[in-house]
Amino acid sequence: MAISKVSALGIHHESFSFHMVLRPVGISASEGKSLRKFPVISALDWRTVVIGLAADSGCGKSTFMRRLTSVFGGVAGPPKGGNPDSNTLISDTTTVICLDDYHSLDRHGRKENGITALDPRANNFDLMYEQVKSLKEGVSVVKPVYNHVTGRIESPELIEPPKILVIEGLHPMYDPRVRELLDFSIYLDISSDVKFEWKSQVSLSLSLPSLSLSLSLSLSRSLLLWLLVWQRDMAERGHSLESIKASIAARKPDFDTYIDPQKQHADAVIEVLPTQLILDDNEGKILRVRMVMKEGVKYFDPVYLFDEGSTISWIPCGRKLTCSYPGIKLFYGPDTYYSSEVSVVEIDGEFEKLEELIYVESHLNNISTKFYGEITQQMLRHADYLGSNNGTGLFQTVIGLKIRDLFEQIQAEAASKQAITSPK
Ligand SMILES: Nc1ncnc2c1ncn2[C@@H]1O[C@H](COP(=O)(O)OP(=O)(O)OP(=O)(O)O)[C@@H](O)[C@H]1O
Ligand SMILES: O=C(CO)[C@H](O)[C@H](O)COP(=O)(O)O
Repeated sequence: MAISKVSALGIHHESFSFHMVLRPVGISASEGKSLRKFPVISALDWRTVVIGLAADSGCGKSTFMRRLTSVFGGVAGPPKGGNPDSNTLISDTTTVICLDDYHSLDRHGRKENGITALDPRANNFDLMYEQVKSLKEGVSVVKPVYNHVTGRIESPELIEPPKILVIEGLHPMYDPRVRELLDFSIYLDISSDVKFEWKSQVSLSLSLPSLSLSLSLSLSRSLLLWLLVWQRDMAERGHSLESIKASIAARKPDFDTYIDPQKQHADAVIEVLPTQLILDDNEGKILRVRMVMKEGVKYFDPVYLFDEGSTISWIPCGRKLTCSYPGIKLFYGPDTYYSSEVSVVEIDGEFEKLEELIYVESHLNNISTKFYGEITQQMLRHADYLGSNNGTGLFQTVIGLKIRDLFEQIQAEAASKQAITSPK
């Protein structure tokens, strides 16, 4: 057992294979005495890998997380016996923390100060940094919970160090200290046209009661709660759809100032744009999806199509891939993104028959699958998830596989270091 330092925050360790009862970060020593009600951490035989997923609300993070969890098998759910309004999702391998829990100003406080949740002043980055760092070092934390129903910060919950910690939300790459802790980062970049189309679809369907139930099943909890508040506003104050559109637009200045710039720091960006297959299309129904992958990122080899480093435009429609109007087109090539060298794989259009995706998969390389057709199998398994017939679902699945690969490489490296430092 190797203990590197004892701090006021808890006991940190440098070895990843020891057994010790630790006091979670975020609670005082006296509170720690009543810790018996919390489970206790012991025997970490992995090194927690930290992934950042940044996006505006309602941009597909929940669907992405469901695909990621599925790559590792098992089902994700809220912490057992914890706060019923928890935003956390835990599975055997992954724990997904929603960064809304680090709002330092509740809804009332933000209103009083005239600032939005996107404004860094409404968020506690010191606590976010301290807790993500602790989890990465194998120390449990007691994290606040932001309740999207009441708009208040509520009684905290215990989070134990998982194998893979995903921090998702508005600001995972905003604070340089938190950014430094990320082993891999992703930004979901939904163009304004598409974002607007997605939000209006949701709003429209909620005004049609027969569609509400089926839709609500595919919505993330926070989006659903936001919509319920919105519905209440509609009923109580007679807000029009136009005013809701205006309230979405009101977020834009802070989005442009604080959220969007984070994409320059991301290791992978999934861009979702209107199709170019239909002239002047700005409906945002058929999507052109680009996976922008930084070169030179440790443990991450960018995906390529056919021939690494070349520039390729491919229309696979024909004998092996059924396409209906407006068809489907792939692109692969090098590019520059915020002065970084990147590779881009792009898919414009929709898959007609999901099982034929195997044809496209077989021409993609560096996809980190464990067997032939694994991507197609995942996509078929979750055919009912949003974006399964286009590049959004495909690239989310690919990134899920790349995260699994990154996790395995990091564990293998940690294990070999461990073997060197403590030989038998
Ligand atoms: N791939 C997709 N294709 C089409 N629509 C999508 C897709 N992903 C998300 N959407 C739209 O965006 C909405 C929100 O999706 P989701 O709940 O996954 O987002 P979220 O970022 O987790 O939201 P929140 O931040 O509110 O928790 C969906 O109900 C749907 O209307
Ligand atoms: O941008 C958001 C992230 O999901 C929310 O608007 C933010 O968390 C504030 O939540 P609420 O509107 O429920 O008070």
